[in-house]
Amino acid sequence: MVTPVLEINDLCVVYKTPQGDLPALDHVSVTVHQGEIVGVIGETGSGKSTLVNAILGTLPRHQPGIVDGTVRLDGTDITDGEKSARDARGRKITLVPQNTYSSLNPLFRIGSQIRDLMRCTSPSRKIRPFWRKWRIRDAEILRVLETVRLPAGNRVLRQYPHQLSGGQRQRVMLAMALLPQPQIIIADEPTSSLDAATQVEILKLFRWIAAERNVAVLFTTHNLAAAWEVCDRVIVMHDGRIIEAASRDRLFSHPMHPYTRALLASAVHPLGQVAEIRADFADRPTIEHGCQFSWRCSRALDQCREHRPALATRESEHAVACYNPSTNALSHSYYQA
Ligand SMILES: Nc1ncnc2c1ncn2[C@@H]1O[C@H](COP(=O)(O)OP(=O)(O)OP(=O)(O)O)[C@@H](O)[C@H]1O
Repeated sequence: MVTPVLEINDLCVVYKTPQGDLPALDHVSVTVHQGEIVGVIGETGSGKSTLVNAILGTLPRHQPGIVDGTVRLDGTDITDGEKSARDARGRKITLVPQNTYSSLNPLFRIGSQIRDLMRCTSPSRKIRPFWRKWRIRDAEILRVLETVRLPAGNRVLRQYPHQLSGGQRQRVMLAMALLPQPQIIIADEPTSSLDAATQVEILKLFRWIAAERNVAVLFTTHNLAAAWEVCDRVIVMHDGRIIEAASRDRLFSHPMHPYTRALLASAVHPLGQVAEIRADFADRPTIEHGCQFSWRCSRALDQCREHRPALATRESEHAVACYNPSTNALSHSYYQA
């Protein structure tokens, strides 16, 4: 069997808060194979950023952080000490962040920022003698800029971040993520600050790059349309747990978990509201043992309030954590294969 590029097993992350320990990730398992795009969707607070930070080794210090589980990159556990994560970060794993403005330094030209990055992370850095000044190959940079559809690369290299559009800056970030020739790119809500037309272009680019370069991508988003556009498989998170996971086509046509179904139903609601889900979090009861969604679930049984359902495979490759899942197809959906 082919080893996944990224294999997360039973990952548990805890934050200390004034109210007590908060399990931000609760036994989360995810695998991503070469050339595959796996989407992680979920509402705010579901644990997407915590998952990204746990993979990248950038969880806040002075917190319990990872208390259980493993994150394996190409078979090697990168949670067993700072060094392994540091060596992988920016080289084998790279990041396309959400906010390009805060990721690029406004005072320096794009060219000098990319060359600086190459000094640290170029895959060829190890074969160069340390005393020799790095010869940064602009040709390599220009080739990657062309790959991300920024053809006038020389001009882009001379520009400052504010002289580029949001879409162009996101292409620069993607070029910077590709230059170290990573095995996996973590794309953390990469299109949420872009207009609709540019979003579609960037999502197509992700698809093309995953296929052409055989790079794995873990793509977090709260935008269902983005997940539909770009992902091969989709994982739905709720309150730090995976509640459903399936291929994109299966998840969008036959969602089983009431939460996923309500999310997808919201896409056909005229105001884009989550039609069936209560969102009055101020009245949220404390649920110690039951399903965290039960207090706002229209299909909840007594059992749901007493025991938390485990993620179990129901159909082939379709797993759901629910005692009372739906088995019929979604009647109305924008998303058709
Ligand atoms: N440094 C921290 N200290 C304490 N609690 C935290 C910390 N960071 C996140 N949390 C809590 O952990 C949970 C998961 O947060 P996380 O930021 O991972 O969610 P998210 O799905 O990425 O949300 P968003 O889309 O808003 O970024 C939330 O309840 C959040 O309040």
